[in-house]
Amino acid sequence: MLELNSVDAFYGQAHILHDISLSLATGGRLAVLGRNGAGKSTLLKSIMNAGPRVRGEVRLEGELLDGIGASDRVRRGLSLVPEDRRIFTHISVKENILLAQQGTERKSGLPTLEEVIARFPLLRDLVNRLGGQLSGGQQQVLAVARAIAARPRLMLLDEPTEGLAPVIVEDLAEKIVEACATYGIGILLAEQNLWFARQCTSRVLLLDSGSLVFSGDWAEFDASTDLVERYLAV
Ligand SMILES: Nc1ncnc2c1ncn2[C@@H]1O[C@H](COP(=O)(O)OP(=O)(O)OP(=O)(O)O)[C@@H](O)[C@H]1O
Repeated sequence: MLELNSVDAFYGQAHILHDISLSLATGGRLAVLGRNGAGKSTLLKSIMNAGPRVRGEVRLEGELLDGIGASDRVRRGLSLVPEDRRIFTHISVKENILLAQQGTERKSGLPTLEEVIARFPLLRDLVNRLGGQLSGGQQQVLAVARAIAARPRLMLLDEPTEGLAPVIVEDLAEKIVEACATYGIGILLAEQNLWFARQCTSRVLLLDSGSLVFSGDWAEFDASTDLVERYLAV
C-alpha cells in the first residue's frame, strides 16, 4: 500500500504540490488527472524521489521512505515510466527488458521474455533491434513492457499515451490492465486522456495548480458534472 500524508513538493523555491494526501491499496489502480502544469509528473517524481524536494510523508507498505533514493525505491517495488521513456538506445529491446529485470530484488515470479513479448506483440519483430532505432510509439510500448517485466508492486505511469496512435492506445489500455491483474501490479497513472485513464483505473484524483480538488471513483467523478469543464477543459 502506498500512502502520502500532507506532501508538499518544491523545485528550488517554487512550491509546486500543496498538502497532497492519498492512499492506494496494494494492486489498486488510481488515475491522476489535471491540465498541463497541474503537477501530475511532479507527484509521480515525488513518490519516486526523482527530482523535486519533498516535505511530508511518503510510505510504502507502512514504511516511511524518507531519505531513500530513487534506486532503492525501485528495489522496494516502485517503478516509474517517465514521460521521456528513458529507453536505453544502444542496446536491444530484449536487453532493455532483461536489464530491467536485473534491477529488481525479486528473484522469482518474473515473467519470461517470451511472456512479455506475448503480452505486447508489437515488440515481437523488434526484439533484436536497438532501442534507439524504435519509433516514439514503439519506445513507449517498450517502456511499459519493460516496467511490467520487472514486476513492481506499483507502476507509476506518466502519460503513456502521449504521441500514440488511437488504435495503439486502445490496445495498450487492455494490455496494461491484463498484465497488472496477472502479476498483481498496482497502477498510479498520470494522464490527460480520460478514456485511457478510465480503462486503466478504478479511482481518480484531480489536481489543479498543485492542489487536490477531487478524489473518488469514476462514478463519483461522473456525478460531479462540472469537474471536466472546471479543471480539465483548456
Ligand atoms: N524541473 C523543474 N524546475 C522548475 N519547475 C518545474 C520543473 N518541472 C516542472 N516544473 C513546474 O512545476 C509545475 C508542474 O509541472 P508538472 O510537470 O508536474 O505538471 P504536469 O501536470 O505533469 O503537466 P503536463 O501534463 O504538461 O506534463 C509547472 O508549473 C512546471 O512548470
